[in-house]
Amino acid sequence: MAVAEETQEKAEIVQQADGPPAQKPWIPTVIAQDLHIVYRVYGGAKGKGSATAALNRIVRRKPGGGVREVHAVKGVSFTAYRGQAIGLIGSNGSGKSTLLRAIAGLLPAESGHVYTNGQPSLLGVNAAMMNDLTGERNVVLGGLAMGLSREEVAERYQSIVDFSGINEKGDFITLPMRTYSSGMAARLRFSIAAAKNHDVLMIDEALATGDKKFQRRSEKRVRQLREEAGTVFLVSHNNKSIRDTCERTLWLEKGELVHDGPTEEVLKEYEKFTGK
Ligand SMILES: Nc1ncnc2c1ncn2[C@@H]1O[C@H](COP(=O)(O)OP(=O)(O)OP(=O)(O)O)[C@@H](O)[C@H]1O
Repeated sequence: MAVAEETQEKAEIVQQADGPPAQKPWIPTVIAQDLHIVYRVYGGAKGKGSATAALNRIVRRKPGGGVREVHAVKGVSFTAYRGQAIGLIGSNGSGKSTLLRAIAGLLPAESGHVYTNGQPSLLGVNAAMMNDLTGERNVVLGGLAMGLSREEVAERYQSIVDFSGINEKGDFITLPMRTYSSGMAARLRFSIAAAKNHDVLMIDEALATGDKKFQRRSEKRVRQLREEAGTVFLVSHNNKSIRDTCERTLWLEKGELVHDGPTEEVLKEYEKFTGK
């Protein structure tokens, strides 16, 4: 649901106590309002989720094995503003990726709302790339898929390859993606996504997979993307990445937003919680 004008109008109204200071013309880019996301796993009840059990039910024309619900995001509300980099932290399974997928419009809300200004782009470790195609072809296809023209892709091609560092140890860009290590593939995905300015860019763990040098380069690019007036969300289990990149952090636990505030403040609480 893109309601650009509406969110822009709300800019003045949404200056709550935990929101941004009043001096800048703060423009909200993402508003989540009491958002609930529920997954439904069909045939998941009483261990009847296997393919054999499903085939058995079809052959015997018996009703399905029931539906199990996973309430992954519970009543999350926040407003993100243009120019902010926001970290998303929390234990495994706390709902971080689910929240990003919902913001990207890939999952429907059970109840509540998500309003976005512009089209959010989700860059996840599982983002689709064609494994049998070369890195080179993936750069072109990825660029076109993001809405760049052929000329723009051609113009940016070399800087994308250079940024990814894929060719630092030989001519890997002309090899199929399936021959890349997971770190190399993640670097290429990030480099393609970072070649364009996004209204809202959401990065799911991509930075953690690169080596130290690439991490520094990508953190710098995230800062630039923010300055170019976008909003960046970063999911990471690497607290240092969050500290170096984000000034605001949301902490999710069991689907609930337990803390939303300045990164240092939230991380202090989180590190107490995790014992680190
Ligand atoms: N496709 C799905 N179908 C059913 N349940 C799912 C699905 N994807 C995630 N879940 C469940 O939703 C909850 C939140 O998962 P999610 O992947 O959003 O967590 P996360 O915080 O990103 O975890 P991690 O840090 O391990 O990546 C978990 O309980 C998970 O089992």
